[in-house]
Amino acid sequence: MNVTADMMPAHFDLTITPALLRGTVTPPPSKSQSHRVLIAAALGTQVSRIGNLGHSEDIDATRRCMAALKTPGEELPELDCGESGSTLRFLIPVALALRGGGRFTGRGRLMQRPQEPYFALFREKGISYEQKDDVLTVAGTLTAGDYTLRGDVSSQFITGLLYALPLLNGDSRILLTTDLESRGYIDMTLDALKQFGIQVEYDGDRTFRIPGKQHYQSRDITIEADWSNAAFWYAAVSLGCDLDIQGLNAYSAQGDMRIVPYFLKLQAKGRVELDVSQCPDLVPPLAAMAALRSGETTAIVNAARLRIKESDRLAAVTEVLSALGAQVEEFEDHLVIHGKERLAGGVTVSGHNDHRIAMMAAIAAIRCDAAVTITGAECVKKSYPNFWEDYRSLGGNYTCDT
Ligand SMILES: O=C(O)C1=C[C@@H](OP(=O)(O)O)[C@@H](O)[C@H](O)C1
Ligand SMILES: C=C(OP(=O)(O)O)C(=O)O
Repeated sequence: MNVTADMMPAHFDLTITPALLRGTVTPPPSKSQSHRVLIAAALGTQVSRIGNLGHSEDIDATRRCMAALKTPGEELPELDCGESGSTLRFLIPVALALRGGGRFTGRGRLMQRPQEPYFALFREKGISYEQKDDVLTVAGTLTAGDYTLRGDVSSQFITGLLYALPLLNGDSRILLTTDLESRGYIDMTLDALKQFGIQVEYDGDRTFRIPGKQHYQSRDITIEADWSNAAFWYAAVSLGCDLDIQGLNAYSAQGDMRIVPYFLKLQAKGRVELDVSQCPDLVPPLAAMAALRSGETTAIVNAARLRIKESDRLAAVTEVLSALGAQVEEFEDHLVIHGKERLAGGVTVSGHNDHRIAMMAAIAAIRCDAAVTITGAECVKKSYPNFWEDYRSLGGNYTCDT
């Protein structure tokens, strides 16, 4: 059975018979850009038109939450964020600014992912918060002023504040107490805000100045193809597939464009060290490439934040690739991978309810000797609902069990 996005069963396992891929593929619309453009467009008072907006679960979550935030009501709005960390963290300050807070719900691992940088600010500013089971209730008044927080837990907290603070009555500052990680995502935020007429002054280091009383303007924007998901197809190319990856903007604000120089680095001989502090989502495809870099060692460093994504991604990458026969050493904040010519395969691995882990397993399976079963393969719909369709259209071979 081919798995198309519109008929994807709630749960299914896939068994891949290893084969090289060949053909033309266009990655889905950028998830990060879609969140940002949707929120900015919804905060405007006029109509914006958004072209090439995809239908991944995470984008649908942001869409649904913005609609709920804009529906007038006396009570705190109910905001179902699905499994999307971006939706939850971007919208907590936005909900405070627009509606005096909200009741946030989520699934999977979402409500266990850290919110402490916000909570520390809320304690300081007298905003109430309570998390019971999988419901987080936040209520209070977001006031203009200084917001001091760490820059190395998640850049998503900073993006959330950057969206909300321009709406307040006075000027604000965001002051980071550590260096900023995932910087590329903040550049994307500043880029999106600018396109919707919002001014922010960033010193490029630890200080943002945000004038208050600003208004989001309307814009017509087309969403670019997603570099983070394109990275899986780059990984397939490095494993010997003949792919033409189309639709990507070579001048994009997406930080995961870094896949191109990292791909080139991995083609060279010798030990390679890849710093992923600015591009954490590239780790699964980079790890698949590293596992099949025959006879060479790759260190993937500054990756501590991978432990607080949809899964503990350092553990999940290690578990899945090792099960396939790769040689991976896991450390607290880095991986060391000794590449092989081929992997054995012939096993069942879990997708860990993490889209990037399931896609990594599918790419690594290309160079396995025996079939690979991936359980819970539907999790790709978080960011790339057409992934299995694209995989098959490129000559990928699989059967599907529901
Ligand atoms: O702002 C964004 O769109 C994102 C930021 C990154 O998170 P962190 O800043 O938490 O690393 C990234 O992992 C996530 O997939 C998307
Ligand atoms: C971590 C991710 O997304 P989010 O934080 O938005 O859940 C991701 O897409 O890999």
